[in-house]
Amino acid sequence: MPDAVQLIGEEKDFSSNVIDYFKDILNSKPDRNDVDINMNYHIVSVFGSQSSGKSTLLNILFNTNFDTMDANVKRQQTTKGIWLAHTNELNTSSDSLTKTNDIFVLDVEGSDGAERGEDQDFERKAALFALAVSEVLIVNLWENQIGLYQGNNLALLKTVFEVNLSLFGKSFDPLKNNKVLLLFVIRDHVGVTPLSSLSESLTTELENIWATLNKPSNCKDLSLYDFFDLKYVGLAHKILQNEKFIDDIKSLGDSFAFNISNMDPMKTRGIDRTTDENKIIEPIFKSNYHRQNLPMESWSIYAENCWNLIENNKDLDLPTQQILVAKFKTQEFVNEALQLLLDEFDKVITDDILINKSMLIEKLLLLKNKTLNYYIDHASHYTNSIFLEKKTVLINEIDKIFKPKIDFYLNHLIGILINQLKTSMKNYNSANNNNSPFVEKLNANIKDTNLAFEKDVKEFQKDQLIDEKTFDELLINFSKLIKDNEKSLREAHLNSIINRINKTLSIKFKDSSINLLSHPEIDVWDKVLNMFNITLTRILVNYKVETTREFNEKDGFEYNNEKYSEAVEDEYDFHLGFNKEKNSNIYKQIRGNAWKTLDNIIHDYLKEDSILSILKDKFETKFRYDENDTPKFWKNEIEIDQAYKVARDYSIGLLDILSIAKTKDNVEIIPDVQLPKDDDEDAEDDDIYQDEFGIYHSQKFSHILNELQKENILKKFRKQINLSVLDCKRSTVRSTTHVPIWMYALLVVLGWNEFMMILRNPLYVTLSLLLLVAFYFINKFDLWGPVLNVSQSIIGETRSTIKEKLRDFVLDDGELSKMPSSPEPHSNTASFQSQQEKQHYTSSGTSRKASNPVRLDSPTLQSQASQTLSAPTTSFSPIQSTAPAKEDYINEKVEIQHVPPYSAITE
Ligand SMILES: Nc1nc2c(ncn2[C@@H]2O[C@H](COP(=O)(O)OP(=O)(O)OP(=O)(O)O)[C@@H](O)[C@H]2O)c(=O)[nH]1
Repeated sequence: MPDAVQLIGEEKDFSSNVIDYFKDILNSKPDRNDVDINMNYHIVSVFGSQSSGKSTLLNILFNTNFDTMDANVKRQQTTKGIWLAHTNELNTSSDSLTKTNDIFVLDVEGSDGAERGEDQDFERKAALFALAVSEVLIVNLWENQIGLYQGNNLALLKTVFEVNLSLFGKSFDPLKNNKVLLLFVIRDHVGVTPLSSLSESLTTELENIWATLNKPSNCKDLSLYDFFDLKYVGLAHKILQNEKFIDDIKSLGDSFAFNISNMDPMKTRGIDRTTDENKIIEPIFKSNYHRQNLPMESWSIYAENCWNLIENNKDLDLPTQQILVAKFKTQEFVNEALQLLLDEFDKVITDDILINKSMLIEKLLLLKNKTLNYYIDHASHYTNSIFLEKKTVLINEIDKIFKPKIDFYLNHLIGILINQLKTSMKNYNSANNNNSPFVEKLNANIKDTNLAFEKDVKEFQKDQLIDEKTFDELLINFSKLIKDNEKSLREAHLNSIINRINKTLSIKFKDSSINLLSHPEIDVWDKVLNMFNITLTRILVNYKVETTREFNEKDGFEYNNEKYSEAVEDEYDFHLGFNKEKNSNIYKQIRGNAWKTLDNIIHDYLKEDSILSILKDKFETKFRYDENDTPKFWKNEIEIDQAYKVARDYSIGLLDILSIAKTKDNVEIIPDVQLPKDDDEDAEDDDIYQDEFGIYHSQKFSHILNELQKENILKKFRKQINLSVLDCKRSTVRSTTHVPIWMYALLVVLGWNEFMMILRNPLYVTLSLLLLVAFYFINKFDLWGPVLNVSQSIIGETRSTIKEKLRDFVLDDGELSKMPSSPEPHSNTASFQSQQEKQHYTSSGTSRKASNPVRLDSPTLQSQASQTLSAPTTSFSPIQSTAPAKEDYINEKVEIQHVPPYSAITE
């Protein structure tokens, strides 16, 4: 039997213990979340005079544990404020306590307690509170008070009626028909006056009271029975008829238990209540008494809110209060459900499933359903609109938690799809697939990409992991992203087209224009211009739009005095899905690039040096060759001078042609589109600029050379052609200078004997013939080079061998001279000869005779020899040519060939 708890304290404060009291009750139930248990509870309040046996009745009837007064000790008030006790056992006619749904009983402080005196405030507030929360109001009366119109009974009932009207009168809805049962329990009913008589008296009293009430206008015509059901029960005297007293309470218990207990108490006792006339049981609890649609767990919050409003004399609007409680509790369940989700989320949604769509959807769905189910289980008992409202809040919160993970997957998917799109279009570029235009291929790929994305996102949306709005937003954003990529893919393809065209143009322009400019003629620039237009047209032929335009006088244009129906500017389509204007701009860009390329090629090629070399080349050709490209043969200097003048004037004329690009009609060539600026060029740059040599140039296309440059070239050119002419004249002089004939005659006369001697000697003849034949073949096959090489290497080899031998000899001999004197006779001889040599060298100086044999072991000679050896090979030395071998010196048989000095030879 649980103890009662004070709900409203003596000081009219709501007790904080109530929440815990309810928690304990709920926790004691294993199936606390069961809807039947949580919602099917009843509230019963009891009113009556002080010490009228209220607590005694409640304790017996509901098996509760309210404090009761011990009359043997002192007659005083025991219940102060409002107490609450819970029960799910009733004392019925059954042999044992009958289990019922949960019943909460409110024992209200006695209405006429001496302690509060004339203070009616609490009584009124307590009545208001009891009406706000209870289904049944037990009014405890002594039998002897009925019909006496005394005590606080009438006042109490009047108060009850008044507060009832203030609570439910304004918003009375007959369809809802919510009522309160006023259960009058007549105590100490000894039976002298029958209960029916007492009931009538009381009913009359109540109706009279109702009639005297000040009712709101909308309740004027309403009767007491629109708000209340009345029931009267008599209980025997507790002291005098205790057994009957208990039986009467048990009978009352039957009424309470009926309809709400699991068993029909009548049947339990084997009594068929329909056949037992004396025991017709009227059920106490009816569905239309149930006022609040709140689960048991939130009743304490509701009761507290109501009491606070009552206590502060504020309007008590019960539906609003119930909605407030519903809002509070449902939010609490939303939070609990979300916490439950967060606790599991990271464990279930692991990184490895983030890129696995089906797994991700499955796990997210699992978590979502679990979270929602938790909420539904707990919050569905509250006001439906609030329940649904908070359910939406919960779903939004779940979506927020899921969003980063879904976004991760979708970003991953977007990355893959964009890459696929790019790769596919890259392959188009590399495959150079001209069968379907780029734009068609791009559009088809974009359509596929959009569909693939939509398909995946739809799977999330289908399972309500993404709402409709997000679904639409995702598709719109993806479409924007694709548009950006489409733009960049088009730009990239356009750039590749432009680059390809530029490259081709550059190669073709380079070959053609250098070829033309290196052989300049009077119409060279017309040819360059023509080459430019033809090359560009050919390269762009695939992009040209075939258009037939009607000729009219206005649009037609004239060329070579003929009218053409074609428009001046061709129309191009670069197959990128661009409009006419954009295509035209691209064409202009390409044309500008082409002009720029041509401009660069021309200006790079036509530098001072290259122009000088062109002029020189042209001069040489004109000067040295005739019209048939045959070399000219000069007879005299006058011819040379004439040819020189012609060639020079011709070449100088070419300089004028090359220095400015203009047609033969003397019209300067100006690009028909704006030339793109180089990166390092300032957009504001003037056309005139100064180079590192301080020379001013014009950036205009046609301006190749300025006057200063031309002057420089001319100066150098003249210098070079003068040299060329001088060479020519010299060669003429050489070819004309020949040996006089008399010299040949003299040669025959003087050399007659020698010729004869050779002719007469067969050896000389054979030798001469051999030499002649050798000379013939060497000359015929031009073998002078190899012959010269062979001769040189032979001489070189011989020379180095001799040098080496001589060095070895000198060194060995030097060492010998350091040795002590030998007793052998030739050493004395050597010493003597050395002396002689010395004298001889000293006396003879440079005019030595070859007949005097000498040794080279003297220090002087050695030093001379070594000096000679170390001297450069080109220097003249008497020893060098006749250097004897080492052995010859040792055997003293070597003779030095004394060569006379150079002066002597020349003499
Ligand atoms: N004569 C008579 N006495 C009763 C009856 N019921 C209870 N009593 C006695 O009346 C006295 C007061 O009983 P309580 O149950 O404490 O009365 P109460 O109305 O709860 O008192 P308060 O809570 O102080 O207002 C006790 O001594 C009871 O034994 C009854 O039916 N008849």
